[in-house]
Amino acid sequence: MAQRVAVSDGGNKKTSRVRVAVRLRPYMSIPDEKDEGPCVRGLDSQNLEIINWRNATETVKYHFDVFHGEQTTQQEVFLTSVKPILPHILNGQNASVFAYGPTGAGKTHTMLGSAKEPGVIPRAVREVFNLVKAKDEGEEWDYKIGMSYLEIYNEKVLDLLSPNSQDLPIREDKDKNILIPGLTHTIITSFLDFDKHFVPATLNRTTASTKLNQRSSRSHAILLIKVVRTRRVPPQRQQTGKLYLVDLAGSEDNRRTGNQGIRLKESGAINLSLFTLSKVVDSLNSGSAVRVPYRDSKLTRLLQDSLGGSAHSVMITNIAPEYKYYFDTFSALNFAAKSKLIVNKPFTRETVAVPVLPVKRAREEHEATGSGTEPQKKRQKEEKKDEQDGSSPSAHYHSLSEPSVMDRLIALEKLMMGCQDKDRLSVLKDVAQSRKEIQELKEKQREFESKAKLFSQLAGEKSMSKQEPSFKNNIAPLQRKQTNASKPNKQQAVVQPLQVSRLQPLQQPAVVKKQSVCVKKKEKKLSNLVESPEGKENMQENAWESQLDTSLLEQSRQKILHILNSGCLKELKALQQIGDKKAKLILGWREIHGHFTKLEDLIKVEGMTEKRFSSFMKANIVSAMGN
Ligand SMILES: Nc1ncnc2c1ncn2[C@@H]1O[C@H](COP(=O)(O)OP(=O)(O)OP(=O)(O)O)[C@@H](O)[C@H]1O
Repeated sequence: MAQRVAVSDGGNKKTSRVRVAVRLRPYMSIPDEKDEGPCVRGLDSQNLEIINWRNATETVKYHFDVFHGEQTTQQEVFLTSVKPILPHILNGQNASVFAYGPTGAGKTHTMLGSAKEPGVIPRAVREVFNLVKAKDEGEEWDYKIGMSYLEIYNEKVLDLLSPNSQDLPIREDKDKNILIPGLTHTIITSFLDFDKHFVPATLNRTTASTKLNQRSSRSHAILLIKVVRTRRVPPQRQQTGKLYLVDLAGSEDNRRTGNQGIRLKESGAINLSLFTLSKVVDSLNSGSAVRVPYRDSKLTRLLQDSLGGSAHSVMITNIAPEYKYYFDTFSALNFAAKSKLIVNKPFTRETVAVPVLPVKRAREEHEATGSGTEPQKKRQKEEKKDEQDGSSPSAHYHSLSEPSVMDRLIALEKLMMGCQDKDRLSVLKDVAQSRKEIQELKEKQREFESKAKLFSQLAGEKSMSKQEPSFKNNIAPLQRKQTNASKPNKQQAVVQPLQVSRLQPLQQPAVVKKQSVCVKKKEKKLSNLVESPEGKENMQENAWESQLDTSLLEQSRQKILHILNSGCLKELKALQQIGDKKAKLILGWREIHGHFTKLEDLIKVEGMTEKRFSSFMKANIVSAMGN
């Protein structure tokens, strides 16, 4: 029904870039925490700098469309970053404002604000009413304003205007308009009318306390304001403009939030959708030939019109100045810097004469009651229950020099190398290269050391009883053997790596050959069993693995784990059954969650089912043993 018309913007086919603003919230010192001062500060209305994690005497500088410093008022944010795009929605175009950033950095403050300091949402809605009012009567258009309000919680689309709603589907019509059948759409006639619906609906939003924010938004909230204008005289042309106001859930590092139980699950969903958002940004930046993965998360599917689509978009990246947010701030700034490159192509949506706009749409068809439905009350109940086994109260603090943080920064830096910002690229290239080399040397050293351990374990085992039971998990044999080889004198520790590196090529092929036969013999049985229910599958996997030499198996597992944790894209792709896409997903997972602590963590990577994991393990263990 709706058609794109290229002419209704006065023939203006100009593209519109996503404007990126960064807002720094005021420093908040917490009584029991070390007060180290800010790690980031503004330079002027467009530039800011953050301490360089590689060298604390240096800073890294960023340039954005707008920088809002700590003293910036809610009104200034609105006037500079939001107000200019609002007139477009009266002309049948889309506009969107979304707040992005780490948890606790001020997204909700920016979007919602408080009664004393109202944020973008109340100000924008008021302005839309003002704009409609100010329109010339003689213009012969009638305007109607409507609202919908939803949240994406754990990848479910829930109607905040109808709190008992269930997961709603997202559809796209033939003209690529995103639709949510069943979502409440309410006509509003004034700002007061809006407030009447909006305030109670906001209380339906899922929030909870985390270590970083007393009242943390656990969902992405999207307010849609729709302006439909209809020509009074026939033919009754109708144009629809949509304004999306989005308060994203915070990007989180669970090592700092202390999330567990349901908080951790929520966090997984939040990080997944934000990760997809960053993939969408990457794809848009890399050119039109690439498939933009909008469909990989509900958030990006809904924001399809707002990013690289037809909207005038503003992204307000909220950041916090405290040191404990350093990694999140650094990530958020890099994400924002990438988003700056996106170019939207605004167009007007126009339909032919639909005289009556329904006040409230019909609820979703009955068949949509399928999997994953979850009414609000049940959700809250579930939350309460899980919160009981939730987070410990102690505050986590990670210094910048801590290895895990360093590893993640290095990983992030590597990812940044893939983005198209040439300035950053050239600055980082040399540093990244030398860091990579050092890292590789360290890894090699670690590899030698673990080989040495294994060798001494092997030697120790020969003298042990053959009655030793086969191991039950990948940690057990090492622990067991560690006690055996736990008191080598220092001389041995130095000599062993050399011995292992010489002896292995001679020993391994013979053992591997024997084991390949074992694997082959078992293969048919195994492939049947991979299909079997979970428990059985695990049992059978152990059965398969227990046919192999435990130390060699462990060695192979460590090798694979090592590649998963420190392999570059090429090295990951060299693994069996890992293609380009999966390798990138693994890199992405590492960037968000840090290291894989065990191989089984691989199942948490998008698209890696237990079955795939099992077959991945078989292929790679056999391959690693053959090397
Ligand atoms: N510009 C600001 N001025 C004053 N206080 C602020 C500002 N920005 C944020 N705050 C305060 O900081 C705290 C955290 O902010 P807020 O809840 O908006 O963070 P958030 O990014 O939405 O977090 P989450 O993702 O966890 O929901 C709140 O108490 C808020 O009032």
